[in-house]
Amino acid sequence: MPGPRVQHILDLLFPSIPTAWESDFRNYQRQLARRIGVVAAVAVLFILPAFQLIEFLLYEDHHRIGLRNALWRLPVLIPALVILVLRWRFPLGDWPRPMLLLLAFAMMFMMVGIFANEKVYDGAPVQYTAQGLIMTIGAMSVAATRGLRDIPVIYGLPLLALPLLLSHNGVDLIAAAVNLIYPAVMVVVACILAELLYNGYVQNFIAAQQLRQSALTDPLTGLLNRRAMDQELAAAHALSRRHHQRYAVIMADLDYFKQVNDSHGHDVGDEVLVELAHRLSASVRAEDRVSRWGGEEFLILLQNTDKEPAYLVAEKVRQVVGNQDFKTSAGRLSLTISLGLAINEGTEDAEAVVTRADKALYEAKRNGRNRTECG
Ligand SMILES: Nc1nc2c(ncn2[C@@H]2O[C@H](COP(=O)(O)OP(=O)(O)OP(=O)(O)O)[C@@H](O)[C@H]2O)c(=O)[nH]1
Repeated sequence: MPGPRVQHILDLLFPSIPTAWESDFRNYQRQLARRIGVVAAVAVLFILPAFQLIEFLLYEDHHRIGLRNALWRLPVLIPALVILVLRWRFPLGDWPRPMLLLLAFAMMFMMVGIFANEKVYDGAPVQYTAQGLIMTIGAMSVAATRGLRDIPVIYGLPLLALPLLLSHNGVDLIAAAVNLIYPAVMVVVACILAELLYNGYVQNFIAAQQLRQSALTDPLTGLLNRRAMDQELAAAHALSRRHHQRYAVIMADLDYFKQVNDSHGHDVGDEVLVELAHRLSASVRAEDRVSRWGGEEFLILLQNTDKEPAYLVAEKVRQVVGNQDFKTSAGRLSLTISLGLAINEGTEDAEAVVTRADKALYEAKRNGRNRTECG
C-alpha cells in the first residue's frame, strides 16, 4: 500500500470517479470527445490542404513529394469529414470517441509516413515542426478525454511501423536514430499535456457534480431535497403519460416529533431524522425516490406501481419506524409515523397528486396517527 503522500500524488495524477457518477462521467466524456472531435476535424480540413499548397509552392520536386505526402494526408481528411457529417446528422450517440481515436490514429500514421519520407525532402524544418505539432495536439486532445490510457493505442502501432517504413525507404536505422529524438520528444510532450488536460477535465467534472449534488440534496439527511423531488415528480409524470404507467406519492410525517425536540433538544431531533432517512431509503426499491420535503415531512415517489403495492410499501414504512426504537445520544426513543398515499389519476399533474397525499396525511393525523390513509 502506498503511503498517504504518495497516494495523494497518485490521486492527483490519476483522479478516480466515484462509482455513482461513472455513467454521468461517460456522458461527459462523450460530449467532450464530440466537441474536441469537431474542432480537430475543422482544423485538419484547413491545415492539411494548406501544407499541401505550401509544399507545392516551395519545392521544385513538388510533383513527387506532393503526391507522396497527399497519399499520407488523405486518410486523415476522411475521418475528419466523417466526424463533421456525424456531428450534423447524429449530435448525440456513441460515435465521438471511436471517431476521435480513428482521427488521431490516421494523424499519427500520416506523421510517421511523412517522417519516413524525410529522406526525400530534407531541409524543411518549419513544416516538419508544424506537422509534429499537429500530431502532438491531435493525440493529446484524444488522450485528454481518457488520460494516458489511450496513448498506447494512438502511438503504439504507428511508432512500431516507423522503423519498417524507414527501412523500406532504404534508411540506415542506426544513422537515422538521432532523428527519432524529435518524435520521441513529441510523444512525451503529448503524454504530459494529455494527462494535465484530462486531470483538468476530471476536476471540473467532479466540482460540477458536487455543486449539482449540493443543490439537490438535503444536507442533514443526504436525501433529495424538495427541488430535486420536484424534478423527479415531473419526470415520473411525463413517463406515466407516455407509457400509461401509474406512480404513487407517499407523504410521511413523524408523530409528535416536536416533543422529541422539546424534551431532548434539536440535535437529538436531527439524529432521529437521519436515522429515519436511512429506514425510508431501505424500505423502497432502487428506482423509487425518497426526499425530505420539508421539516420532518418526507415525500416518497414510487414508480410504475398501483394502489395495493403502494399501500403495502406505506405500511412497511410505518412498521419499520414504529417497530424499532431510534437509538440516539439521549437513549432509545420510540416513535411512530403517519402516512398519506395518493396514486395519479387521469390527466392530473404531479402537484395535484402531492396535494391529495398531503390531505390523506392530514386525515391520518386526525384519525389517531400511526396509520396510512389514501387520498
Ligand atoms: N431537530 C429538527 N427538528 C425539526 C427540523 N425541521 C423541523 N423540525 C421540527 O419538527 C417539529 C414539527 O412539529 P409539528 O409540525 O408541530 O408536529 P408534531 O409535533 O410532529 O406533531 P404531529 O405532526 O401533529 O404528529 C417542530 O418542532 C420543528 O421544529 C429539523 O431539521 N431538525
